[in-house]
Amino acid sequence: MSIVISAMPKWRFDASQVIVPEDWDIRFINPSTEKELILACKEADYLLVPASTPEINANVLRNITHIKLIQSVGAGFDRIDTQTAATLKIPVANVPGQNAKSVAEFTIGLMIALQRQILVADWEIKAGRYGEIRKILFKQGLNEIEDSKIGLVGLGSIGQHVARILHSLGASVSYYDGRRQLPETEAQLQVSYKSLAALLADSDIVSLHVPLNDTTRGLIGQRQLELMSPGSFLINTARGEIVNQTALAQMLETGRIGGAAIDVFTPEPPKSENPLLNLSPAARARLIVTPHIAGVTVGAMRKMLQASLENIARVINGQPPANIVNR
Ligand SMILES: NC(=O)C1=CN([C@@H]2O[C@H](COP(=O)(O)OP(=O)(O)OC[C@H]3O[C@@H](n4cnc5c(N)ncnc54)[C@H](OP(=O)(O)O)[C@@H]3O)[C@@H](O)[C@H]2O)C=CC1
Ligand SMILES: O=C(O)C(=O)CO
Repeated sequence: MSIVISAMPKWRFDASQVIVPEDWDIRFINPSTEKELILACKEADYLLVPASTPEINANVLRNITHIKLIQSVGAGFDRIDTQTAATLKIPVANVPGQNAKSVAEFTIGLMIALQRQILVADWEIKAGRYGEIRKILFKQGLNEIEDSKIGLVGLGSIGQHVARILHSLGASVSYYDGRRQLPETEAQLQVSYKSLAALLADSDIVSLHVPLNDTTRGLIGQRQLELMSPGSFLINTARGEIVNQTALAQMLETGRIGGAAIDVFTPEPPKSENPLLNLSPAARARLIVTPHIAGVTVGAMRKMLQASLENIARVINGQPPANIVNR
């Protein structure tokens, strides 16, 4: 009998969609403290965690060194102290790329919603201002994606899918991918490399697709927001900590940033005092917020869960796990 502790809640674990071996004992937990998490792991061999919570810090790891695999059911693994896990020889794995198409589609939806003011139109009509908003939007001069310059920060699984869809829509796409240029991918996707500063200054829409790590925490701060083209849009479906929320709120207030779509917050769920949730009505109309659902589709959830369970099965069967992120 293999005991798997799932911090992935039962309501997100659709057993009818995946194959779970009969001799596995999957125990669902919803720990509110480190102590609870450690205690729950005492008898377990494997730990299954969603990509965004709970935090698996050094203290937790030191108390669960018997765990044979920590499996993130997602692309991200930033809530896990992977370095300490490596020192303690606890492998951590993710399921890369499985929700990339879902995030990419959602991102394109946000791009069009921001550029065409879809949510603003919806609010105004429901508030009885059909004629007024129709006139305003006619006069505003809304753009097609084809006429837009789009900057992607991060050209991994998600960034590449976004670029592929944008190419079919005729957009002009540039990217910044940190340490390196990707000549083959550039040719395939017809995207051009820019420095971060140039990308921010030249894009009508900037969309973030980098993992949260030491190089990306605070990557889009006050200075970078000021570099963005006046009236341009920012989309963050990556992680909240990559963007300075206070600076973004200020830029939305002044209208210097034309609009933003935010799927991820610091922390999650956001606190009531979060500056992005306390904007003036005018600035609020420039902001679309969603509850970390860019990757949430039935297909993506099924693929991520299945790949995660298969990875645990590999270890049970004496094979090394796939997609280890902390060698
Ligand atoms: N909102 C949601 O529901 C979801 C959010 N996400 C978030 O999106 C992130 C990206 O996912 P995915 O595309 O699958 O991940 P990938 O690892 O495939 O791609 C990330 C890319 O970002 C690059 N990168 C790393 N550091 C930097 C940097 N400092 N500056 C610029 N580029 C950098 C990586 O380069 P290199 O390979 O060289 O490190 C890589 O090309 C996830 O880590 C997760 O946080 C993911 C899924 C769902
Ligand atoms: O896969 C990820 O990293 C996610 O954030 C899914 O919610």
